[in-house]
Amino acid sequence: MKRIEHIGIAVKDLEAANKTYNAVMGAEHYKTETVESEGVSTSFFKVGESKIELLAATNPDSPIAKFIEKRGEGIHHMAFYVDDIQAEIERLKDEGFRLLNDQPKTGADNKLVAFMHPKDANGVLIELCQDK
Ligand SMILES: CC[C@H](C(=O)O)C(=O)SCCNC(=O)CCNC(=O)[C@H](O)C(C)(C)COP(=O)(O)OP(=O)(O)OC[C@H]1O[C@@H](n2cnc3c(N)ncnc32)[C@H](O)[C@@H]1OP(=O)(O)O
Ligand SMILES: [Co+2]
Repeated sequence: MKRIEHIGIAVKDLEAANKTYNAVMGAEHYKTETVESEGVSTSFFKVGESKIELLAATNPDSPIAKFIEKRGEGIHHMAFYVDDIQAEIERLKDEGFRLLNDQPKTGADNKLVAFMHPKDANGVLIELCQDK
């Protein structure tokens, strides 16, 4: 794991949360992007070499909708930048962790992503990210 790529925050209303985080960060988000395959609309704020990723559900079956229904708004995942996502997937599987996808899939912000089950990491959903 090279660095924290982003912290994902689940929100009910992306526009309202953008206003909140514009004020919190003292800077505007630099992009919004919908990733329909993940059922999310996202917006990104730069903070040093990392980012804040706000995520809202685009449909009731979205993982974000389920998360908010069960746990309310809040920190949803920690994303780490890796140089070789496939090698990291294999390394983590060899360590006995459950990967939620065996191959990288398309993420936001021009990334390939993969996720590890939160129950295997003390209740934290871990995301791996690599530039496309
Ligand atoms: C566009 C990509 C973007 C990017 O950065 O590029 C993203 O970050 S997309 C983010 C949204 N996509 C995902 O989260 C994909 C991976 N997530 C999943 O596959 C599911 O959400 C999963 C498996 C984590 C949970 O799904 P499940 O259907 O099992 O839901 P449950 O509510 O039954 O959860 C089981 C168990 O896990 C706890 N849980 C669920 N989500 C989280 C979480 N984010 N952090 C910590 N814990 C989580 C949930 O509370 C249940 O535990 P329990 O003790 O039974 O309550
Ligand atoms: Co993410």
